Amino acid sequence: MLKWIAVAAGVLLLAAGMVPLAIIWIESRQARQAGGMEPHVASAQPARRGAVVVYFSRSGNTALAARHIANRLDADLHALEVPEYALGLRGLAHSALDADARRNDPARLRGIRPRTLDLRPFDTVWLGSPVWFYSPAPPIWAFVEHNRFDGQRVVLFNTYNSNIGDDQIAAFKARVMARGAASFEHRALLRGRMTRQIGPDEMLRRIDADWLAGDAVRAPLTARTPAPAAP
Ligand SMILES: Cc1cc2nc3c(=O)[nH]c(=O)nc-3n(C[C@H](O)[C@H](O)[C@H](O)COP(=O)(O)O)c2cc1C
Repeated sequence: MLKWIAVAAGVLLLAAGMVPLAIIWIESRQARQAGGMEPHVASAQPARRGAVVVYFSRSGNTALAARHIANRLDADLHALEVPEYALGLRGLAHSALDADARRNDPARLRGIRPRTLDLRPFDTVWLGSPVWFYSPAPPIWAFVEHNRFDGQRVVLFNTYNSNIGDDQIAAFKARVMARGAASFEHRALLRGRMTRQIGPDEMLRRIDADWLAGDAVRAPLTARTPAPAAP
């Protein structure tokens, strides 16, 4: 009997150990797939600076959404980098440990790069992030703490698998408004649980239909110069 309990415990432990490995494998595959799609194309008219898109993304899905929005709105685009949250087991552990602890304590948010941006030329600031433990991920909270949005329209956009906390979005809105914003909107893209998620093409179709319907969307990306590769 003891032998079978030990075998069952061993099987359970093995299965538990496989979960993070499976997540890493899926995340890496998604990052490769989304990363190869739709590069950001810089505006041919730099004077037209109505919108800027600032985002954090770990496994590439929010990044793809951000590039698509920037291309459709002819907007500037900035990625927030946080090396501690890079793809892989260590980054996944940091993400999971930080997700809950840090958002309520700005002093404990990890460093983001860039920390500040000159957002003054823009009417609208789009802020993108995955959802971690029901809340926008810590880097986008950190960006709000270090920047101001005086008189601007701020649009938070999230990609997520299954659940977002309304209380977290309300708290995020309160921080954005406290940093000077004139208005706040929220867009969210439900991708579905890990084993049956929508693909990138469907993501982009839904963004066009559901997120950008009220904005002045630019024509398809022709005759524009590719942005220089990030350093
Ligand atoms: C640490 C961690 C926590 C997560 N928590 C949630 C969650 O609470 N609700 C949810 O729907 N998705 C959750 N997700 C899934 C991500 O929000 C989703 O896969 C997102 O689209 C990833 O965006 P990215 O590829 O831009 O990083 C979590 C992912 C990670 C890594």
